[in-house]
Amino acid sequence: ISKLADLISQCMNYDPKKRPFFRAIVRELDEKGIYHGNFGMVELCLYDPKGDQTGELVAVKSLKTENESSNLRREISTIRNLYHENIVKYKGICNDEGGANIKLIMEYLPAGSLKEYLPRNKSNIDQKRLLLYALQICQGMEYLGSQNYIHRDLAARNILVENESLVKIGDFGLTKSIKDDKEYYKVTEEQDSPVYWYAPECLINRKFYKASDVWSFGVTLYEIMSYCDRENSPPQVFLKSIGRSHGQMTMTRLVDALEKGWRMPRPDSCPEMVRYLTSEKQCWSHAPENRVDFNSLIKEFEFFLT
Ligand SMILES: C=Cc1cc(F)c(CN2CC[C@](CC#N)(n3cc(C(N)=O)c(NC(=O)OC)n3)[C@H](F)C2)cc1O
Repeated sequence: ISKLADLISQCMNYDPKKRPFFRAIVRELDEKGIYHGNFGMVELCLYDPKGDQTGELVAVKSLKTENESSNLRREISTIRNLYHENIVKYKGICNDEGGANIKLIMEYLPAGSLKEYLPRNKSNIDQKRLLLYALQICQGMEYLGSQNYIHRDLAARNILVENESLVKIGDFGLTKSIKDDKEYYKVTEEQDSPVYWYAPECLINRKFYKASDVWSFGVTLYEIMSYCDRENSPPQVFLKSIGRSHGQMTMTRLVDALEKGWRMPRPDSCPEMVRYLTSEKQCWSHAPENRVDFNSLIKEFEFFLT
């Protein structure tokens, strides 16, 4: 009630001449920035330049600390040049008076990410629909790769739902450009990395290839086929299968398991085609050069869906 009262009083005292961009923080959208070191946030805001409440709701990414502004500026320069049906739309930037603390404004998709949407709507989403989402993610990723970007954080939590027939890649917080004909990105910053979605070369050599995104897509496909069941999330499945750490670093144990050929067990109801795609022969091949690419994955899903 107090938040609503505050919001109403903000709206009543709002002067569009002074602040064309009205940040009525309806709520924070993020998972407390789990994978991005808690230095940033994504808020649901009202963009209302006329000041008559006819504005639109937008998602605004901002930083809590100044020293990460180069990451956000890189993300802005990436997303503003991406135009694809399966990639969240860039709407603009804004900043506080004085130009500090730049913010990224994106379209708002109220259905949220697959991580929230799938468990809530499991009863009316069949496997064919899940494979349509998988196809669309591959189409977005194939486009991203064609623009010489590596995503580095492909996971169900970063796939937004526009409607029951359309999903979009929604966040580019770790995306890096590999222009100048480089074939991989060398991880330098020590950020909280989503290790359970990382390929062996990322964990061992801190090298990220386009094929590393294919590995992460395999983990995302596993999440989708399990309807993002929290009890069987990649971290949970790993800890159940490999056991909780006895002092040894989780990452070391994960690498050892992957090197010995362990892969996440597919959900029981998983169709044979998905079982094959998420195998050592395809998305989860140990060697990046042996992995299937997004173009081939698109053809596989299109064939299955016709
Ligand atoms: C600055 C660092 C940083 C901070 C963060 F919180 C995150 C994590 N964040 C990513 C954006 C997010 C998930 C996605 N994709 N999302 C976008 C929308 C939208 N455009 O509508 C939306 N909608 C929604 O939840 O509707 C109910 N969620 C969700 F906020 C998590 C990543 C970061 O790099």
